[in-house]
Amino acid sequence: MAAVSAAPVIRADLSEAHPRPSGAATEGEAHEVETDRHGMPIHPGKTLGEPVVVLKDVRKAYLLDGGASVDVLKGISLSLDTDPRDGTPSEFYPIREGEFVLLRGASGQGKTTLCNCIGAIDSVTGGSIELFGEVLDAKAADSERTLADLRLRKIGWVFQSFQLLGALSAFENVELPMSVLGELSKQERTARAKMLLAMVGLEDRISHLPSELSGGEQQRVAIARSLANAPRLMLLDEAVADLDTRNQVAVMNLLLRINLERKVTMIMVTHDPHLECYADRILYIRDGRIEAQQINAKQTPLDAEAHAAFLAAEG
Ligand SMILES: Nc1ncnc2c1ncn2[C@@H]1O[C@H](COP(=O)(O)OP(=O)(O)OP(=O)(O)O)[C@@H](O)[C@H]1O
Repeated sequence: MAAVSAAPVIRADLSEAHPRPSGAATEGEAHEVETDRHGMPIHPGKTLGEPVVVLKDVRKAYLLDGGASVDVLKGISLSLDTDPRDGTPSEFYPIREGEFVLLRGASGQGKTTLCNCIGAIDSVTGGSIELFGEVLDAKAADSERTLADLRLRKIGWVFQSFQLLGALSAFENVELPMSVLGELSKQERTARAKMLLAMVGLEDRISHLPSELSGGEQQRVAIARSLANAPRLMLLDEAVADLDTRNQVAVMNLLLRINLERKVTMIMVTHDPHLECYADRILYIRDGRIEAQQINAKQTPLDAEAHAAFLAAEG
């Protein structure tokens, strides 16, 4: 039975808004929100699963040459914990299975650092991250084997610069994570790599080297590779920033399809306010903290031609 909470949640349907809102969401009117058995708001447009990413007071400081340290993440929480001072529930709740979350904010605010910590390619210096029930905290740096296994099995990464291996074909790039994991036969790996490349529309490019592919095609190979070991979470750091508008839209529409059809949870870092329509929730990061969040009632793909025309008109 769904409960009702008085937690203020900013709701918006970004599907009709063009231009999309940029910058932090304005504070919406606090209103009654139906919550699930965990106490999290029921998403208006989508059934979401269990919490899979829980952040508790996540902190990251870098030590600089000379001994000074710089605080980059200053206590980021996405959890169901209540405020110890007054017992109010956290406004920023965990990321749930199947949710598509955008991390937005200006340059240098800590988005990539947060993404890297969630993806276990960087370690936190305070607080904890719970990923599919596995706790990563400052001590987790000791268990490199556990982290490597987590990264290989559960997480698919897509970076701005594609990061394909230049000497390997598209097919070999996609097959590689499966070979490293070592659970499929050669025949199974071949079939899966071909299936994934067909899924991203590159069945006729499987023997091409990255240098023989366009930027959009390379990013689609990178997406196919990220799905090789059937991850439950995709982390996308400015994954479409280097693409032209049509390829941006094509890749975003592909990601949306993967999110909806395969229920892969997605966390994407972007500067681009026009991509907010793809997300279930947008978290605005400022100075190492979550400043605000916005819920998008309906994930909506852009139309490449219309979006290109809109951007051209906007100048
Ligand atoms: N290895 C490091 N050593 C020291 N400082 C770092 C390191 N990595 C990141 N920083 C600093 O942390 C801050 C946040 O960087 P981060 O890349 O997370 O920001 P961002 O919000 O992703 O920015 P952008 O949108 O420009 O990529 C920056 O001031 C950056 O200089």
